Amino acid sequence: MTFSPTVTVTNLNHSFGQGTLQKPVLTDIDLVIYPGEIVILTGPSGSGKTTLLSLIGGLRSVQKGSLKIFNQELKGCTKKQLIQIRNQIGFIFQHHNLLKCLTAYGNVRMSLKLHPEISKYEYRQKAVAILDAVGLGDHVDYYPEKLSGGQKQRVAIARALVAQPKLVLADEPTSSLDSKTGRDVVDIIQRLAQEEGCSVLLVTHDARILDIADRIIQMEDGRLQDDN
Ligand SMILES: Nc1ncnc2c1ncn2[C@@H]1O[C@H](COP(=O)(O)OP(=O)(O)OP(=O)(O)O)[C@@H](O)[C@H]1O
Repeated sequence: MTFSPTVTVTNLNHSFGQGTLQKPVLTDIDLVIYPGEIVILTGPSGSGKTTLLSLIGGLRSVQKGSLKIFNQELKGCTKKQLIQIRNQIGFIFQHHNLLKCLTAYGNVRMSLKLHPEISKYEYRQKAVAILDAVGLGDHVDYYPEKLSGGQKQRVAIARALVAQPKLVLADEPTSSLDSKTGRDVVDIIQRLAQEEGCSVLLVTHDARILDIADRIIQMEDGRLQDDN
């Protein structure tokens, strides 16, 4: 059986700035990620990891090359198409970006509301199930100010995964956490990714979590190092 890739990047180039100030940030990137794969992207600060992640997430426009997510070409997409693609991706950032005025449940429900195919009558049951899976079953109705850093990051993971995305993009998800909490958080990402068969692309400097990867790729000066 063959699976079509979740992500196909071909000859992608990206630069910031204009004219003489133009600075290439990504050069000739080729990358394929298959369903169920956990890929860790690592490399020195400023090498272009976050830029690549944001392009794959449809958060920036593709300048040169090809980038396909779920078989859809992102280059030349309209804003509306990009939003539709973004809604199918689970994002986990270094800073959890929870809305303070909403409870853990309210934050997770925000993600479900982006999916018209999910009935509002299912919101509570789905949100509670995923909060339970990340160990927060007894904190469903807590506001973020009553949660620890690790608990907030787990709400962010629940929010990213509740709608069962086929792709999760995570940028330094453990960097603000102590090592035990960081470990718990990546274990949850790994377990849920395996259970849901989704692909994960995770940027990290954290050597302690490399073991969850099926593949580790290294970026240097805007290029992916070979043997990927
Ligand atoms: N919006 C922007 N405008 C101009 N230059 C940018 C912009 N965003 C990033 N850069 C530059 O692009 C290069 C790559 O940045 P990027 O954030 O992708 O690297 P990174 O590998 O994720 O770094 P870190 O590990 O520190 O997060 C850096 O030189 C950065 O200064």
